[in-house]
Amino acid sequence: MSQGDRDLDDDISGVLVEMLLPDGKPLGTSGRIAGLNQSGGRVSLSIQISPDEATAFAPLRDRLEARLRALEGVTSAFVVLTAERAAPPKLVEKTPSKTDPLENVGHVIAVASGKGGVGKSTTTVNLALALVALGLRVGILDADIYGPSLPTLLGLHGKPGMGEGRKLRPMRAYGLQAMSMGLLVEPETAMVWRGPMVMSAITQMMADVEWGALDVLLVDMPPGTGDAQLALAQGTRLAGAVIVSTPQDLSLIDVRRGIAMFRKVDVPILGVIENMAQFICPDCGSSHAIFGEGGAKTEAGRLGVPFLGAVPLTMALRAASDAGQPIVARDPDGPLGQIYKDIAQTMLDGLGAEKPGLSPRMM
Ligand SMILES: Nc1ncnc2c1ncn2[C@@H]1O[C@H](COP(=O)(O)OP(=O)(O)OP(=O)(O)O)[C@@H](O)[C@H]1O
Repeated sequence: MSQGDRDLDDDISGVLVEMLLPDGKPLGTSGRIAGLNQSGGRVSLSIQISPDEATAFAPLRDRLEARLRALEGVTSAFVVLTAERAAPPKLVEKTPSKTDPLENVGHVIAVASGKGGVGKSTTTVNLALALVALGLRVGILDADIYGPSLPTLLGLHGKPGMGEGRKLRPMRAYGLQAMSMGLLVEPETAMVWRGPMVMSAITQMMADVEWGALDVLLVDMPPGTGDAQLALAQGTRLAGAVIVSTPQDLSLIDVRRGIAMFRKVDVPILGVIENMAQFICPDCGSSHAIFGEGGAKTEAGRLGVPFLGAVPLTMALRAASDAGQPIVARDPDGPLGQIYKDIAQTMLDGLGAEKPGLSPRMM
C-alpha cells in the first residue's frame, strides 16, 4: 500500500470519528460501520441501521458523503444505509493489494438487473459468446453469489485448478474463460451470508483468479442494488454496465435504482437489453408482442440510456441453456445468434472500442 493510500485511510478514519450519529455518539466508534472500502480514491461505506432509522440517518449520510468527497485524494464517495445485520465493526478496511488483479483484462463490464429472474445470466453467457464470435477474447465472472448459474449454463463440472501464487485457474468452455462462485461454495452456504460477507467473498474472488489475456470480462452481478453490488461497482475497474430487463420491469423503480447506482460511482451505462421481449411460438414460429412493441426502447430513452436490443422469449433458448449448450454456442449464425451479435456490436461501439472486424484484439 502506498503512503498516499495510508494517509487517505487515516483521513477517512478521522472523518468517521468526527461525524456524530443522531444520538450524539461518534460514528467511528459506534459499531455501525458495516463495510468500508477505499481503492484508488474511490470510497464506499455502508452504515448499519434498523429500518425505522432511515429518515433520521439520511442527513448524516449526505453530510458524510460531502465530507469524504472533500478529502484530498478522494475521487468519489458513496455512502449507503443498510438494514442488514452488521459484521464485527472495523474502522477502516485496508485495501489488500496495490497490484491490479485484472491487469490482463482490457474492459471489465458489469451485467446487472434491478431484480432476479429476468434472464441476466442467460444474457451474460450469450452476449459473451457473441463477443467471441466477433473475434474477442472473453471471460465471465459469475458474481451472482445467491444464484450462481454459470456452471449449469456452460455445463461446467469439477473444481477449478490452482495456478501460480495459489490463484484459481478459470475454467474453459466454448472459447470462454469462466469462474463462478458456484464452483467454489455450496449454494446453501452462500444463501445465509450477510451483506459484508458477500462483499468480501466477491472482492476476494475478483483478486484470486488468474485470468489469461482477455479483451472483455463480463461480470454477472448479483441481482439488485444492495451492498454487494455497490462494492463491486465501486471496487472494480468497470468500463461500463449493461442492464438486463424484461419489458414489463423496465419502467419499475428497480431499474432506475440500478442505473442511479452505477451513475453515482461514475460507471457509464452502456445500455439496456430487453429480454423476453416477444414470445416466439414453438409450434408455428409466429411472434407475439405480449407487452406491446417499442415500449422498452422508449423507456430506455426516458431513462437516458442507450437501447442495445431485444431478445425474444423462445423455447429453444431456454432448452439450450438448460442443456449447458448456450444457443449462441450451438448456432452462432442462427436468428438468435445474430440478435446477440448485433447487441454485442452495439455495446462495443458504445464502449468506444475498435471494430472487431478491423482489429480482432482490443488490447
Ligand atoms: N429469452 C429467453 N427465452 C426463454 N427463456 C429464457 C430467456 N431468458 C432467460 N430464460 C430462462 O429464464 C430463466 C431465468 O433466467 P436466468 O437464470 O438467466 O435469470 P437471472 O436473471 O440470471 O436469474 P437470477 O436472478 O435467479 O440469477 C432460466 O430458466 C432461463 O433459461
